[in-house]
Amino acid sequence: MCPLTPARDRSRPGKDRPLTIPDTVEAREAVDLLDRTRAAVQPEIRGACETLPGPMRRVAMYHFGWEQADGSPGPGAGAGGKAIRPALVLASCRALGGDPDRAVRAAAAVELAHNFTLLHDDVIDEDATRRHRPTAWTVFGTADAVLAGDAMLALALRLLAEDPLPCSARASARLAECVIELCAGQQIDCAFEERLPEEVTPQECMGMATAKTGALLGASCAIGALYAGAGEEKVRAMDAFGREAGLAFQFIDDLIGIWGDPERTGKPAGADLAARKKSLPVVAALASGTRAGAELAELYRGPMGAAAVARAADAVERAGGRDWAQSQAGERMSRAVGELARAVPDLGAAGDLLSLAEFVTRRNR
Ligand SMILES: CC(C)=CCC/C(C)=C/CC/C(C)=C/COP(=O)(O)OP(=O)(O)O
Repeated sequence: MCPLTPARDRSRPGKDRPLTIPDTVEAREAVDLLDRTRAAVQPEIRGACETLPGPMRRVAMYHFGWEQADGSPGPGAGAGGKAIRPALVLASCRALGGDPDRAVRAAAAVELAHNFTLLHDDVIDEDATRRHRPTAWTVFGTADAVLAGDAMLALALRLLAEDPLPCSARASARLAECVIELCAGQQIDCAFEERLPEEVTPQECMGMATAKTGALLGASCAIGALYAGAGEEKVRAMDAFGREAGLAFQFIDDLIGIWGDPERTGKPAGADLAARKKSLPVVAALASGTRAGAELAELYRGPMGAAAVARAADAVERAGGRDWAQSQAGERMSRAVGELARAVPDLGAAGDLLSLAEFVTRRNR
């Protein structure tokens, strides 16, 4: 079945419906689309991971939720992430008149590349929890987690290299360029750590987020367009759509990093503040010139226990960081839709992409 064929029974709850369902028709449709995307790409991803030797295979199988640390069965499909990037590949392909079934391998490659970044990011940030479970590096050690991440990137490129479709070579080059850009974005993020919180400007932070997060969402859409046989102009417009949507995604991610419900996010409450992250709402609050912004700067200089985290969240809100991030997410998504209209003038053909855009701005995990 085409991975983007709508499910017949949209109301049925159950274990194959692991994402929170937001309260708009578009966002509900996106949840269905993400469920179907996971069903389509996971066999490719799992098959690729199972070819890895020894410890790298164990890390990959654990990270995607198919196994526990001891090799026994893991929590399963829903524990492997939302699958937003492969859904963008397939939906972009379809919006531009292509057959999404032919892009499943490319969609799996993009998701493998995304998970390479997550494995490494958790090591760099020393994060202990991801997707409701202990991070791979805390279970298997940093060396095995980093090496499994490296291998995942190689699996992504191998999947594309093995794809007989002529567009796969351009898709592979596009993915490789994107990985270089997101590594550069990550490097800028790491360099922010060495600076005083109030020295980082919202503009710099948005540039970093565009590279770190927007690049891969842009590449996902561009690769979907390549698999539809689109010309360069449309591929570029789809890339721009994904980048703007990616920045909106990061704004929401940063809001969730402060105010997200741990039950839904799978991470501790206020995790980003406890780690003194210079996220978008925080940087905006610090740059606000308000008294609350100054309070936040002071809090960030001291120990961040639970009470300090709660006060910091309150200070970000009073300084306007929360409202700013929320309105920027909306603004970026409007720009994204403008770019989409350049590639797909009849937006009626881009329903899945619009549903995903709606999901991204309304998600709570
Ligand atoms: C090279 C390197 C280490 C780069 C780091 C890049 C990086 C991790 C950027 C953050 C992107 C992000 C918001 C991920 C969560 O995605 P998601 O919410 O879609 O995750 P899911 O797959 O769990 O749903």
